[in-house]
Amino acid sequence: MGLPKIKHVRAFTVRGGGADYHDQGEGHWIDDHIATPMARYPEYRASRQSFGINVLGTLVVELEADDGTIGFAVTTGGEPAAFIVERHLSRFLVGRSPAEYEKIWDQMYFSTQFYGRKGLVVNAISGVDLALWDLLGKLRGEPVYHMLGGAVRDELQFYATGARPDVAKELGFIGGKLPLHHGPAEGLEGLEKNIALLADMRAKCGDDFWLMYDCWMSLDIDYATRLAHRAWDECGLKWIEEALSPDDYWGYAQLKKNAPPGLLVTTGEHEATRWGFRMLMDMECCDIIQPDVGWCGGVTELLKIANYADSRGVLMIPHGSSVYSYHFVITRHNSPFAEFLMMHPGPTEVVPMFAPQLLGEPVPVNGRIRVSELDMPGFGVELNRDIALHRPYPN
Ligand SMILES: C[C@H](O)[C@H](O)CC(=O)C(=O)O
Ligand SMILES: [Mg+2]
Repeated sequence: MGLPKIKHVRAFTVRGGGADYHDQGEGHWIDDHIATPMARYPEYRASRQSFGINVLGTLVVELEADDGTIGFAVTTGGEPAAFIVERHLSRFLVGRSPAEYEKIWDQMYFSTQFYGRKGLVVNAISGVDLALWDLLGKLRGEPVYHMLGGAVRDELQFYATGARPDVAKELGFIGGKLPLHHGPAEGLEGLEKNIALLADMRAKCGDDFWLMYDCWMSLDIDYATRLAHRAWDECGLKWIEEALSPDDYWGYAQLKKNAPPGLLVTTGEHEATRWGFRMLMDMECCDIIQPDVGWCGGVTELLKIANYADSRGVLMIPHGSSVYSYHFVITRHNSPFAEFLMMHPGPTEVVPMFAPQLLGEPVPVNGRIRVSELDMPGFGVELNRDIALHRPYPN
């Protein structure tokens, strides 16, 4: 049963939002004095762009089959990831069928293991893997979620990440995840400000709306424990996210023990592969894992991560990643809801998460997306060719 073979592999970079959602203009909530591990240096405290959070930009991977069908995907990784795709990974793709995704993944991962394993290299592998699934779906005329076993429910339900959970509530989301603004370097005063903001949102949103804090790797155990207890006792926080460095599995295991019963500890958006997530789960680091399908190894790897989580009774709520996670979440009972990153600068409106890079990207209405909106071949989106695509390493 011969599917067309991959003939061309192209890797582009793009600036200005999209998959590199931190690459936004001035005044955006996502760069407004957010707590980070770099906040210990006062000069890098006010803005994440000041230390280079948007230095990479978006990577676009495009795979063209010999019948002219094109599959593509976007993720973070920019120019260095484009180099890896065109100069290293393309050898495992040209002349192969996209149906061989399992073997291709294995070859991409183990051929780069001597300089890869996590981070940028796995972002590049993820981008290729997502483009393979998109191409396969387009060649077979099937949405990715069909190829993953089909939907287990009729719609996706979302919580919103952004600075305005009160607006998210009005827009129909089931919860709002706020960025934490102050870390340990800003002392007790910063801690009080963190609690005050959460208390204000609790007053605005009422008791039943989920409120979460995203700490973006910025805390130590002592601070995270204090924040968790106060935020739970005083404001009914639902979860504390990515409180510590992703390398500190021991710290997460301790934090999970220290956290008040009922408050969920979540992490994993900067973790990668089945082996990284196995560490998080075997060491009982968290209640919810949050892999980003564009960073953790793609759909092929997320299947392994999700199955392991399911067998251990751990929830998997993927980080952001737009259509790439929607097609996965809809097929999984242990992913009962999904994240929607509010990319409007306010954020006071729902706009497509990866705008302006994808055409046809669905957005939640009343906090939901119907499964019928995913009923298009592949991931159901097209690349916006009106944006400035740059191909730095043509083969
Ligand atoms: C809001 C967070 O600091 C970050 O920009 C996004 C994130 O970690 C998440 O969506 O989760
Ligand atoms: Mg997060």
